[in-house]
Amino acid sequence: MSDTVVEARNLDLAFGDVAALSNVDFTVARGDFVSLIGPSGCGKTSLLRVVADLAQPTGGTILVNGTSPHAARLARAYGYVFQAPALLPWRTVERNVTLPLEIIGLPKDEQRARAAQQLDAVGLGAFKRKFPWQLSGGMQQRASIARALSLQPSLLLMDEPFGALDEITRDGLNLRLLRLWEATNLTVIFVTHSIEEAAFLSSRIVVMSARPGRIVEVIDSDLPRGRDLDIRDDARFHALAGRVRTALRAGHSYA
Ligand SMILES: Nc1ncnc2c1ncn2[C@@H]1O[C@H](COP(=O)(O)OP(=O)(O)OP(=O)(O)O)[C@@H](O)[C@H]1O
Repeated sequence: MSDTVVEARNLDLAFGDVAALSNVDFTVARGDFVSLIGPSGCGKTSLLRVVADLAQPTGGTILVNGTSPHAARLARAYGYVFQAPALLPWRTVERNVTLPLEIIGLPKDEQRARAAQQLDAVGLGAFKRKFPWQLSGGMQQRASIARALSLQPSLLLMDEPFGALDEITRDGLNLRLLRLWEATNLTVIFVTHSIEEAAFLSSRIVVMSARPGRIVEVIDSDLPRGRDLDIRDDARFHALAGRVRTALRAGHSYA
């Protein structure tokens, strides 16, 4: 597999008169944790949806794993985590996670083994027989991450997965996600509104601005791997968050 997971050139996406994306160049290397950050309506979700083959660009080119987004989708190259957990209330947590595996016709014992592995990875092993409504919001979102990972994708697309959660729960999930990423070869593209979240999680931060949606700056993180939440008190963290804030402000005044 090549080292480039996503390669977009001069990408445009228009909805009638609205330019959701304009002339976007976007590259994601294998193993990166890339956050997309920007004001509401700047096209973060649109860019994620183009990668996922859920929206078709009106201009430019994009390759995912060296193929079209459509071919990558058919090859189940990515898992997608939405802002809301979107679990089926009548299925247990385990059977929500096995759903994609049922759809591809995996044998039952393999389905259960994979679900157990992914639920353990998100710390929900003991809750597999519960129903979604018996879990907290944070636990539900962990279950939806386990479901997205059940097909063992190399790419995880996350659209503000923790945006609706309280700050303490979000901190815990951020740490868990970071550890998961560090322990695997996953490439992650993560949409967020939060400067802190982007600075804590990412190896690279893509700052976007609105109308038309475009990339203002790409910032590489120099924070060490294996970092803890305490890194947020570190001068390097403040410097990184400051760079993101400055880029967001520059993008805003441009509009
Ligand atoms: N299906 C659609 N039809 C028409 N306009 C759309 C559609 N999807 C998105 N847009 C417009 O495209 C622009 C970018 O939207 P997008 O949802 O990608 O932004 P975003 O940065 O993810 O916003 P938010 O942070 O609020 O989720 C917005 O102006 C939005 O109104």
